[in-house]
Amino acid sequence: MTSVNTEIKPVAIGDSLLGTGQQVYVIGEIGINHNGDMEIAKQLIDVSAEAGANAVKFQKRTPDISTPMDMRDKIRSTPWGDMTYLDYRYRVEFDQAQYKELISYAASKGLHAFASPWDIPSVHFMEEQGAVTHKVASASVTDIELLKALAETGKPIILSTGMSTIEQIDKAVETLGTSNLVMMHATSTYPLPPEEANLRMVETLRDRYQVPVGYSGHERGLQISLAAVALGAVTVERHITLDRTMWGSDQASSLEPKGFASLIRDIRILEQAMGDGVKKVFPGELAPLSRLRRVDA
Ligand SMILES: C=C(OP(=O)(O)O)C(=O)O
Repeated sequence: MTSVNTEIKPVAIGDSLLGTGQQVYVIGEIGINHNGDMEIAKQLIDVSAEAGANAVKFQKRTPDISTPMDMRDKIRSTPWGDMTYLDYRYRVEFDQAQYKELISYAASKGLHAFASPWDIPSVHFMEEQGAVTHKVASASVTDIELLKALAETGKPIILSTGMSTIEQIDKAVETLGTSNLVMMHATSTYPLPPEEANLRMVETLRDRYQVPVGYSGHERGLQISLAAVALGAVTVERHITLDRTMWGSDQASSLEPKGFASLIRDIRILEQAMGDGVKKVFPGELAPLSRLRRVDA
């Protein structure tokens, strides 16, 4: 018999609890869709607040460390002219003062703001910002030194699991521990075709690691994220953009403001619809019951 899993301890992120029966913690993944522009970043925070999200997220890198060697000198055409991939990575980073401004702007709108630090200095950078949590990007699952630095912060950690084998995930979880861990099922194909979504992994991860599990989506549209919530995802993260045709690698598989607002509207309905899995006769059924049932037991 299946029933709602209430044994798994919820994880607190700031003033939010992530767990079964709690509000789904919706994260607007700004990532690098701001293209290094503070005004765009603030507009994406506005979009998230207006849509009813719980948090916005950025990606924080020290490009000299986190950019793969064979990518650094490749020339890339950008809105700011042709430049090396490494220079481009620097062009889309914000500094401490800018993060401070963005995090307090998000807080003024009732949103948490945090990042996936892609290297150890970025962990310290986000710690100096007082981030409520840190996320492990799928690409970093096997970076055990980074995971150790994240565990040492004592903050709740959100571990994404795209492009990873179950053995790699086991090792990451061993390093992070399970006491303050939220995991996210993800498949890192951009955009994600439905046949690669493998949504039953939400249950698999929850059963295997006994921690709250969410979903980080890269699909087009809303259905797959909504189905993840129906399967018990306690958090949903989606890339957001002002306009899918903007320049940047993640823009095309992001949700625009209207789509993100629709997603959250539907998630809030699903939260109510999920119930507790305990059979009961609802007040609304009483009139149909007396009208339609012929034999009383
Ligand atoms: C790439 C990221 O997320 P995910 O692996 O969940 O797609 C990230 O958070 O930086």
